[in-house]
Amino acid sequence: MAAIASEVPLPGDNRLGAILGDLSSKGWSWQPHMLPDALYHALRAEVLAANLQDDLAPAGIGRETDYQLDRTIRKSRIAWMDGSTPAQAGFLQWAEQLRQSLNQGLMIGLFEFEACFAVYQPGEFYDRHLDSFEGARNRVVSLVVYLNDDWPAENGGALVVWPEGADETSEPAARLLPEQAGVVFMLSETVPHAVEVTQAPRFGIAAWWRVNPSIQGHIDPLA
Ligand SMILES: O=C(O)CCC(=O)C(=O)O
Ligand SMILES: [Fe+2]
Repeated sequence: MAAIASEVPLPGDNRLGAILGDLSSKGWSWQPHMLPDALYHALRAEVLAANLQDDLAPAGIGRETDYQLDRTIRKSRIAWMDGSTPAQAGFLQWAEQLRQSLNQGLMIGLFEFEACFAVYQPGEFYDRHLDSFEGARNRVVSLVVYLNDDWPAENGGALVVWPEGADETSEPAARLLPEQAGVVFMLSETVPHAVEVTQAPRFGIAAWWRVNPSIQGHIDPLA
């Protein structure tokens, strides 16, 4: 199986510089139309097919060991990626190039990547949350990619991003529409965010890079 090939910005490219600068100065970065076209179309076709075939499961919240389905906090459906199609393999390669650039630029030792397709039907949402489960220090950088052809503002479904470490009373830093091939980077442990109720089916990918848990916890990193 050949992965769909694509280029990401190389170190020194303006876009990559902007992402690195945004992440270090404010903890998040919005990059309109960043996903390459061939990957966009192939991934969108897959998420549409998964949605039609009902190949998606209700999303949970909380730690994996303490998995909860709380439909008052999060209502959407997801399908984990395993890299078994050209589109998914291409996406994982694209993300791997980004991982290397982020590690070089930020010295943060991102290690593992996990990604899922996410579909929000009209009326669905995700309340304000952090992506890294408290105390676990596992997810370090979050990546969100939007797979919607058109997204008029009346559709709702905006991603609301708060400043790093903001409390419940702070004003949001941004309200981003899930526009075609747009990409969001966020520091998973410090940037609160929410998905407003959507009025139209909303397609995307939610993904995270983790640090190496054995090195983080100093448990036999060489074993
Ligand atoms: O789809 C989005 O805009 C963000 C989704 C999200 O916050 C998550 O899956 O953790
Ligand atoms: Fe999130």
